[in-house]
Amino acid sequence: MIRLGTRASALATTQSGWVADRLREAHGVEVELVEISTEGDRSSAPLAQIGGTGVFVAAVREALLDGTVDLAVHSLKDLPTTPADGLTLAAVPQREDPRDVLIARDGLTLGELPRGARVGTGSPRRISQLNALGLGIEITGLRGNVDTRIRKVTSGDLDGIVLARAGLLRLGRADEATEILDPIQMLPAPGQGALACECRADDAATTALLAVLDDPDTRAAVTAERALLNTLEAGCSAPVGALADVVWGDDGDELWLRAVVGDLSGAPVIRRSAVGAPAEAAALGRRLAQEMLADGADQLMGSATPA
Ligand SMILES: NCc1[nH]cc(CCC(=O)O)c1CC(=O)O
Repeated sequence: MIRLGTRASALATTQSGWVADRLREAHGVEVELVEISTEGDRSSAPLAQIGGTGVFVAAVREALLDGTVDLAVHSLKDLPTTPADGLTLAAVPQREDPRDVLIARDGLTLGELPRGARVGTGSPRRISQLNALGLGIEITGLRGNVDTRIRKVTSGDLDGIVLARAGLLRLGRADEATEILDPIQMLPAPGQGALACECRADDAATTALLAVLDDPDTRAAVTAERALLNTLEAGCSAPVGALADVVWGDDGDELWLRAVVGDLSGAPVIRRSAVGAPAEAAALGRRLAQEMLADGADQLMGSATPA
C-alpha cells in the first residue's frame, strides 16, 4: 500500500489520481490518496505575502518527512529549486502542454481586447510579459483555484484571465480558452505543465516503483529551466519565464532553452536562447542565466519587487 499525499483542490487530486492510476497499472500496487491542507489553500492573501508558491509544497513535504505519506505529487512549477533535505525527485512524468492561455469574454484574443480591458493574473511573470506587449490593457491581481478564476470572466468582473493550459487540460476544460499564447510572446513558468513525484530519499521501494513514470526528455527540459531560475537567484514569484525542448538536430538530440526576464512596469524584457546536450541540462540553464545576468537581468528584476 502506497499512501499518496495531495492537496485537496480539484487540480491536485486529478494530478495525484493520474499518478496513482499509472502506478496501479504498472505494478498492480494499492495506492491511497491522503488529502493535506496547506497554507496556500487556507489563505486568500497574495502569494508573495505568504511566502510564494512554496506554501503549497511545504505541508505536503512535512507529511512525507514524518511518514504520514510515502509519495507526494506536486505541480513542478510550484516546487522550490533548492532540493529538500531527505527527499528525492523520483519521477518527472511526460509533460502536459506547457503554454499559457487567455480566457476572455466573447471569445476574444489578446489582440482583440480593447484598450483598458481588465485582465486578471497575480503572476509577476505574466504581468511582466503582458505589459511588455504594450497593449494598453489593465492588469489586476487574481488568486484562487481554476474554477474561481474562470468565474471572474463568466460573471463579467474581468474581461479576461491568463492561466496554464495544463491545468485546464487536466480538468477537461481546455476548450474554454479563447487563445493559446505563443511562447514567443508569453514564456511559461519554469516547470509549467510538468508533475513532480517526490518521496523520501531512503525509500528505495517507492523510488523503484516510480522509475517507470519518469520521462527523460521532460526531466532534461525542466532541469535546464530550473537551473536557470536558480542561477538567476529568482524564486517562483520572480518575473522569469523559461521553456526548454528536446529537438532532433544535426548532432542527435539537442536541448533548446528559451528564457525571459522582465520587470512589472512594461519595460523591455530580456529574452535569450541557448542550445546544448540534454545530458548537460543543468549546465545549459546556468550558462543562459549567466548571459542574461551579463545583460542586466539582476537590475531588471531588482526593480520589480511586487508591492
Ligand atoms: N500557480 C498555480 C498553478 N500551479 C500549477 C498550475 C497548473 C499548471 C501546471 O501544472 O503547470 C497552476 C495554475 C495556473 O498557473 O494556471
